[in-house]
Amino acid sequence: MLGILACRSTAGSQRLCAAINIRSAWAQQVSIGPLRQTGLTFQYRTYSTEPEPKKPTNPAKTGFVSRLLSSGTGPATSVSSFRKIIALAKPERKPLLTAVGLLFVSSTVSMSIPFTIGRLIDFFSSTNVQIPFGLSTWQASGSLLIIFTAGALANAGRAYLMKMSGQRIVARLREQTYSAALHQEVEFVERGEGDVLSRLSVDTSIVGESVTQNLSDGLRAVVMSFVGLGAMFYLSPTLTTLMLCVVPPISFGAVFYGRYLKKLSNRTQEAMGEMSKHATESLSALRTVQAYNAQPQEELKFHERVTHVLSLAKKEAIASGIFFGSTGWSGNITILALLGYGGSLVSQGQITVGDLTSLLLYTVYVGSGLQMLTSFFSSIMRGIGAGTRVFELLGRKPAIPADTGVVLDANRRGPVKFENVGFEYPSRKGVEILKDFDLEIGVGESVAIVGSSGSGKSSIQALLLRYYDPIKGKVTFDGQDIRELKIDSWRDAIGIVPQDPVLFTGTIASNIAFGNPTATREQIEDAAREANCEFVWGMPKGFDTEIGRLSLSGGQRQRLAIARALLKKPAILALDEATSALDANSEHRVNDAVDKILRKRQTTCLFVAHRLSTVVRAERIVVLEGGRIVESGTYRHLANDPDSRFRALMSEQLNATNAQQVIKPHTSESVPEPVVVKEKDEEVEEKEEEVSLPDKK
Ligand SMILES: Nc1ncnc2c1ncn2[C@@H]1O[C@H](COP(=O)(O)OP(=O)(O)OP(=O)(O)O)[C@@H](O)[C@H]1O
Repeated sequence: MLGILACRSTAGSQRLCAAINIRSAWAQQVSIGPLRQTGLTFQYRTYSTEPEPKKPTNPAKTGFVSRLLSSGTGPATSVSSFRKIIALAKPERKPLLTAVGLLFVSSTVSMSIPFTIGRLIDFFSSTNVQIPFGLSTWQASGSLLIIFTAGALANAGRAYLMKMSGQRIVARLREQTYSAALHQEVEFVERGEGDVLSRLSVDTSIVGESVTQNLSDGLRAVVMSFVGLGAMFYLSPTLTTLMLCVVPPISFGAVFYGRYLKKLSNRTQEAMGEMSKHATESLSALRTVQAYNAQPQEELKFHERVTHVLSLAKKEAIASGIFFGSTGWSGNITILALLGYGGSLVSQGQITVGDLTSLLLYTVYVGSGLQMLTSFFSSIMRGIGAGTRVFELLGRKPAIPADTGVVLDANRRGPVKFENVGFEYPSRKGVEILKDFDLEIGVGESVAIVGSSGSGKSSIQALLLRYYDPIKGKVTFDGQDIRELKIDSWRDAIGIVPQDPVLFTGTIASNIAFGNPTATREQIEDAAREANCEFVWGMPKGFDTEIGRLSLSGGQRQRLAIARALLKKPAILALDEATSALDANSEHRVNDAVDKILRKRQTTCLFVAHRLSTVVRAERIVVLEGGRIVESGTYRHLANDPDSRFRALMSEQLNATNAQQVIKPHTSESVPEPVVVKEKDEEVEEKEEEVSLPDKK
């Protein structure tokens, strides 16, 4: 038995109107394994089916919408999320309303198809039936062609407007989410608490789809179900009542069983994800696997995961078999029952063959409409689940607020002071990294912090940059608590050279000008010259060389990072030295760049130092142990004290990096002089000549 089924693929993009076997029509009413069908195999998370913790609520006080929404997330969040999703559509009011108008036109045309087919069958099978309005056959055919073309055009317009509105909403939402993520405190993003990337890509798409595509499908489903039912009652109330007793229960049964199948399919997908994760991990570490002859072990682990996938797939196969068998069977039986009873009504002359055909077609429309309605609600729930996550990020107040505080004057200079600072990482509450930490660094002074790995050196810099705030005490600049300063103006005052400088996609020039988009080429070159980046001039494309094609050494990366920091003309330079050793030449070039900074500028320098050659350059050295300063003094002072912790620490490090080089007590002649702040002097110019850095034009 042939019927026309209006069904929608789970990809949510295509409407298929096809003459298909009624048995498969029943089977198609539920979507099976939609993740696989849509190609979204990476998206394992489900939204509506896994309720998030619910907030206690008084059910008596919540309305229908709240109760409906509360099945997925906490009612209050869901309702506000629902409102926000609707609010998102406001700027798209015009195209969306036009699309809804077009939807009614196209739905009216498609809902008239079963009726038209019935009339056509009656017209061709009987001589008594007249064409309405006294039209000739050609005129009627022409009118139908015009009506169907208008319906198709309306449908095309609706699809375009809905799609574009959805995409514009997603684009706006993505930009807002990205901006919100960039302004969060680093902990939130870096530790993956925010799961920012999935909110940015997947969740925003789901939200956009739920305001446009789902809304359109929901409206179409309402039209299909109600208009279909109305038409059926008009054609034959008795047959429609019989149909209503049979079709909706079977339809809903099929939908719910389909959901069970979908869950099974999701579990299979998850297991497959685990399997691929394992394979990716061991294949990407193939050298280690082979070095330890761990292939049999890895094969066994992979076998366990494959077996798990197989057992789930078997369950899914059995469930699918039952599903297709039973839906096909019940569909055929229902059609048979309707045909049997309908046939008897035809033979009694109560309805025509055309009416019966129209009725059967409307039955399929109504069944399909009901299925679309149930999936409409679950899509809305999915949209709300995703929306809650997106709006949570959009509405999240960063722990370090971006828009409060006084703007720091770019020319202000003053000492940096850590006063009785206590600090622990938010993710490791109770573990104090810094305890009663006191340190003052004068204007233009250079201080090197040394200490064993994990003693808290980098944490001091993290506090200086306000990636975190201390839990006790304060950090001040020129006597003012840095928490009172507007964060961007404070960070503008600091040039940071991290342990492992990050270079972004783009040219060398754009990397030096990172955060300084208005810097001129001359300023960029000056900064590079000052940071001893002579290697840039040696490249065929110079500052326009794309970073992606380069393989830069650690020293070169550090010098580029120094240039980037210098371009800001910072009041404070915070340099976190790489722990890994640089070759002698690179080390010399980095240190020479540092020397130039120390000599030329009134820049306060805070080094996290690992290399002796850097340590000696600082005017003062502080030794950190267990989050406290245990020693402080000049290099000469500390190195000459045979019992100093500094000596022990440096000996350990030297022994580790160079077994030959053992630190000896220095005589006053052999200790290198720390670099003290001077006015611009000749020595620097000499050095610049030595390395033949390109002259400033
Ligand atoms: N983001 C973080 N969250 C939680 N703990 C952290 C974080 N960063 C560092 N820690 C911990 O804080 C302690 C101090 O780390 P920090 O990086 O400041 O030490 P460090 O002296 O700079 O070490 P290294 O010389 O190895 O770079 C360590 O125990 C480290 O594991």
